[in-house]
Amino acid sequence: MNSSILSSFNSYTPHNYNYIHTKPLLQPKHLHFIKTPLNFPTKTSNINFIKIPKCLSTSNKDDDYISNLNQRFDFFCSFFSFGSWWSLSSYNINGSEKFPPLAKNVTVVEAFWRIWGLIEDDKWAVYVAFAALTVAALSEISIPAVLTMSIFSAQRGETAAFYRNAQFLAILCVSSGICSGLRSGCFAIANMTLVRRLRETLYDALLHQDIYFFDVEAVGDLTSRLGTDCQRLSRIIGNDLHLIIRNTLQGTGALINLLTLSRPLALSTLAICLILSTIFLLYGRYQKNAAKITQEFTAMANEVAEGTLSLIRVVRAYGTEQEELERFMRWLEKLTFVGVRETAAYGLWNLSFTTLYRSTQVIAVIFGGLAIIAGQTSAEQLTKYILYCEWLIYAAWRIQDNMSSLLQSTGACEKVFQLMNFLPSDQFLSEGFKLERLRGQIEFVDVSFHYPSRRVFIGGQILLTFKSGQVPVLENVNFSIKGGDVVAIVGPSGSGKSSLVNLILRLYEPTSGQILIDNFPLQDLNIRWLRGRIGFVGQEPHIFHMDIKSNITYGCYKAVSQEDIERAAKQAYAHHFISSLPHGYETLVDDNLLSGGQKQRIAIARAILRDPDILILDEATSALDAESEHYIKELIYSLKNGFKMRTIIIIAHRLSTIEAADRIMVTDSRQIAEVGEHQELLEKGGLYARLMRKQRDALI
Ligand SMILES: Nc1ncnc2c1ncn2[C@@H]1O[C@H](COP(=O)(O)OP(=O)(O)OP(=O)(O)O)[C@@H](O)[C@H]1O
Repeated sequence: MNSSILSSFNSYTPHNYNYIHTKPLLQPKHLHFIKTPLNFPTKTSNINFIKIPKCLSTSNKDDDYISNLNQRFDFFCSFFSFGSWWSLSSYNINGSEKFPPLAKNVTVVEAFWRIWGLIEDDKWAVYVAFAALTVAALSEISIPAVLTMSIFSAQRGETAAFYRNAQFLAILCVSSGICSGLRSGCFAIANMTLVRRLRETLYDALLHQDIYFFDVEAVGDLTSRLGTDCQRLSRIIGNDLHLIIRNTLQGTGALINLLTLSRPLALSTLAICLILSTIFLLYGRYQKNAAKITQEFTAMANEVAEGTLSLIRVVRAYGTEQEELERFMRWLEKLTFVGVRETAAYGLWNLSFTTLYRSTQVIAVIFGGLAIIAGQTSAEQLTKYILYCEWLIYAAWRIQDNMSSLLQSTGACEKVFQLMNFLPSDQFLSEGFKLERLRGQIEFVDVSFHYPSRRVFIGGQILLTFKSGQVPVLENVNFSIKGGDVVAIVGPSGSGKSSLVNLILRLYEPTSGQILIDNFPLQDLNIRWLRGRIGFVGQEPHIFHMDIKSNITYGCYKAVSQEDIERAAKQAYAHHFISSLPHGYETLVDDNLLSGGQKQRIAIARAILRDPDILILDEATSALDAESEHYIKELIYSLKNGFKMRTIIIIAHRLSTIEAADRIMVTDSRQIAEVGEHQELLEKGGLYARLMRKQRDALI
């Protein structure tokens, strides 16, 4: 690009002179990507910030110098005229990185009532705290007057008045001390209760969301809401509101005292307070916005860190530490972008406060001093005036400060409330009925399905929709499984085998069609009851961070003895390795401390222990060695022939596991392509026969 073209651009960036903003003159192919200062990819409504390709940059030094000056001037104007430098709206990301929408605005009053409802039985603590607060505030605001009276009565030699004032001063000090302690204690109790209830309510709401909610919401984001956001939210009553009330009482007391001392001086101080309040109001709004964005960025940074740390082995194996650090740094840069502006705004606020506050003292000393010289007032009154002046200004500042903190806390609560407002999944809302006995008959009637994992945003609210326009996973699937059958599902990877099982477990709902269990629609059955009768071992069995025994008994609601647990472990071929661990069944384990095969065996033991009517094994033996797999296969088929009638669904690739099944269903292209027995399907010479042939060839 030559200098004449370049000069048609309006230079902008204060930090990085490689970036300029422009009306869209360049073709997209000429642009690298969109960026703002601090490496912050963005696009505003009418201005595009673009990075000029280095090869196209001018080499003319004069142009550089002029451009440099222009940039400095623009930055100066933008900063001091509250222009675009202050804009936080440029946090919107115009790139591949996902950014959640900001939640709907919640007013302080709405937040207060919501929180008030959560305090429930512990409201007494708040009432006591407010009563103590009132007494403490009134005692404290009386202290300057009594203090001055004591000193000046001593100076005048009025002994009796001095003792009286000194006693009164002591009483005020004691009462304000006791009440302050009571106030802090009671608010701390209310705070603790509130944090607990908030976390409990939010966690409850999260746990009862549909599974597709977790397909789109990041775990790091949710844990951040449960942790820091709930903590922040609890400050609304326990910190912000109580300090606002306390300072309002003290400020009002100070103002009344000032008005009785000198009306003109009191009004001048009041005017300064109003100016301060206005400045603070603007600052508070800015701060609230910044807090909300900071919250989002922190959650996203947490999400990146959590994802990376949980996959640290992959990161290490691929040597992508630097890339991961940079990915995390990008969010930190965005946090800095907001933080720098927030700090600058705080600096400006501090500057205005100190200047205006000092000016009240200067005004008081000049006019009060002149009034003393003219004999219109006394030194005692001027001293009281200056003390109350200080109280008033500080009360005004603290009210604003607490207001800003209150706004920040309300900002933090918006996403928390939004999540709390999500209704539980329909599965938990409808009771459904329980059958006397589950025979394990499963029927799919014209079932179609696609994953509803796309998000739709309306009015800042996340709405999840079934009409996601995604590629269908299953289309008009029809089949039935008799109670007590062993059915194997095979098919190419991605052909929908696990999705079939997900639908039986009702982790997702079919888009159309119906699933019947023992001839009853699945959605009419009590889902907890049904799940209590299904044993499921998933493709990648994860285990909980607890001891092996608890992992095996997890979700088993009947009483089980140590022998039962060991029997299940023996059947799952897990007893041997468990016994070799330092604390046997009491050994604390987690996902990283066991091999894939060991985790699968624990998951199989867990499924067996609950003695299910329907047993679903989704690639449950894929990580086992040949010998273990052989035993587990024996077990599966022996479970079928036991006392109890049990339907077993096995998803497996290995021929040895599936050939003995009563029926084999072959999935392909969103359909059940073939159904039959092993020999029958081989003779048919279709997809199953091809899959088996390939597997045999691979083994040779
Ligand atoms: N939670 C999900 N959200 C969106 N799409 C999904 C989800 N889970 C699976 N899919 C998609 O659904 C399709 C079917 O996946 P499914 O896991 O059912 O196949 P599969 O036959 O079990 O594969 P494999 O043998 O590899 O386990 C795939 O295209 C997959 O990408």
